[in-house]
Amino acid sequence: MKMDSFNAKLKQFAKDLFAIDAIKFGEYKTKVGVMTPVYCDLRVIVSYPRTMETLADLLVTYLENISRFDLLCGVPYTALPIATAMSLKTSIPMVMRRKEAKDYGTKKLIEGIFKEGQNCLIVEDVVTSGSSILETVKDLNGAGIKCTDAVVLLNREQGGSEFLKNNGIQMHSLLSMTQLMEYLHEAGCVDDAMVEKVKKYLAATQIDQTQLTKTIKQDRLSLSFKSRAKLARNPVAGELFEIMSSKKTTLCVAADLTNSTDLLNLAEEVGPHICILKTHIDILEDFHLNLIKPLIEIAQRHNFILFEDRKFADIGKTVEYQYSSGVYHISLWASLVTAHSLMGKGVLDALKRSGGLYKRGVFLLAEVSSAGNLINDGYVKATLAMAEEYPELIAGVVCQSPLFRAHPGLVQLTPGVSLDAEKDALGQRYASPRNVVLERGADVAVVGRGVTGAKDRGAAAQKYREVLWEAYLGRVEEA
Ligand SMILES: O=c1ccn([C@@H]2O[C@H](COP(=O)(O)O)[C@@H](O)[C@H]2O)c(=O)[nH]1
Repeated sequence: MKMDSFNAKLKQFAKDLFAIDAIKFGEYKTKVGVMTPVYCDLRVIVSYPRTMETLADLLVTYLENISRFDLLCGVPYTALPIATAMSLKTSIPMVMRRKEAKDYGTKKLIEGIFKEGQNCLIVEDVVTSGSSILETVKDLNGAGIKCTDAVVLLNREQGGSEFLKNNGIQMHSLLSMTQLMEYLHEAGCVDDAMVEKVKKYLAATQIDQTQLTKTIKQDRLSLSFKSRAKLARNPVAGELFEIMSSKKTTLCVAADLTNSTDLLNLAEEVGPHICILKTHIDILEDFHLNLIKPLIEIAQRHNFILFEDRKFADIGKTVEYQYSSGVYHISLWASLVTAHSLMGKGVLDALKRSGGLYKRGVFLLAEVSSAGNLINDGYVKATLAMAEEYPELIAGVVCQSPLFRAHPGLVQLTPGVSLDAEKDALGQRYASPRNVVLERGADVAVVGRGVTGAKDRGAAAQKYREVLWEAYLGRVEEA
């Protein structure tokens, strides 16, 4: 397409956007609560297939002189259909980034077929700060896909392009806000006063690059465990980060054994390679409190934390008894325990007020690894909200996807990890160590039978520790 006809098509497209109400003028509240005189809502474009087609044509033509890409990826959700339209026009395959990994069976953050090292062009509708593009880039990078460029329909000229450049992404925009205003003014859609108002607004609302960089840097997935140790509000989480960093391990072995001697032997064998030994103390057939002293001694000698996976789920008063009394006296020896959010905050209040170890923490279960579980998005959200209400008590969250990236002081613990198996006969489902760290956001990975079922349990733990640590090194900016 010649330059003149391209520009004419672009001008007509600007008018079309105005006509379909994708560009509105008035007083609108932005995502961050600031008022704006111009609002762009490209979501409506799916209802206008001709306009969508023109957009795809324009973007593809615009990109002709820019390097070739192996893949396209639209920033969810508005840019997904735009990327699809471009993919149909160019035959460049698409990948899709899930905002949250939902269905466990195919629980990936990046859907579609790709190879590590392929180069992906990011597609976005409107850019203000550029942070949504960076979130998508982060997940694509986590899956081994390279990203260097992003194409966007509209650059709002509020600093997003510079911010992306500073983070290694070259942004190509079809329209800038100034250009859009010029075209709409020329077409009689807006008057001089509005052009002036938008100009002033843009000048006054440039994003704070330092602040934004700080926010992005708070993403726990790119921070080292060493630096996160200082951000933990729960003391056991802080200690855990220190252990992970100094021992170079993110492995938690699930010691699901039924015999006390076997449990102590396992602790000794895997001790040098783990940060946590997780127990289900009630499955021991020969439990006696005498077991606890040697167990604590091994934990101290090898520098790992004892974690009883009790999954408390009762009224507060009963939980209080279950935690501190009974046969097991969990609160006296387990620095960490798990709890369900199902029964409400009473469980956490009980764990908080019960006597026991001075330093202790709780992991709330937000998602689980088993097939057919009944947890839904609302439950997950409410669980995270509950975790936020108890910052000193909550050490982390048990989940299967990176639910809380903006809370670097919390630990994500992810069970269902195996180098070999995909599932067991009773509904357990597994993902690889690399996948749980790079795609699902695990800080600590729980491995049970992958270690306990091995002939040489120490060697198996060492193997898991190494692959997990290598994956962690691939995701942090400074280890
Ligand atoms: O969602 C969850 C929560 C906890 N677990 C526990 O982790 C281990 C997994 O053992 P494997 O032998 O590796 O399957 C086990 O103790 C579970 O109670 C989980 O699997 N899923």
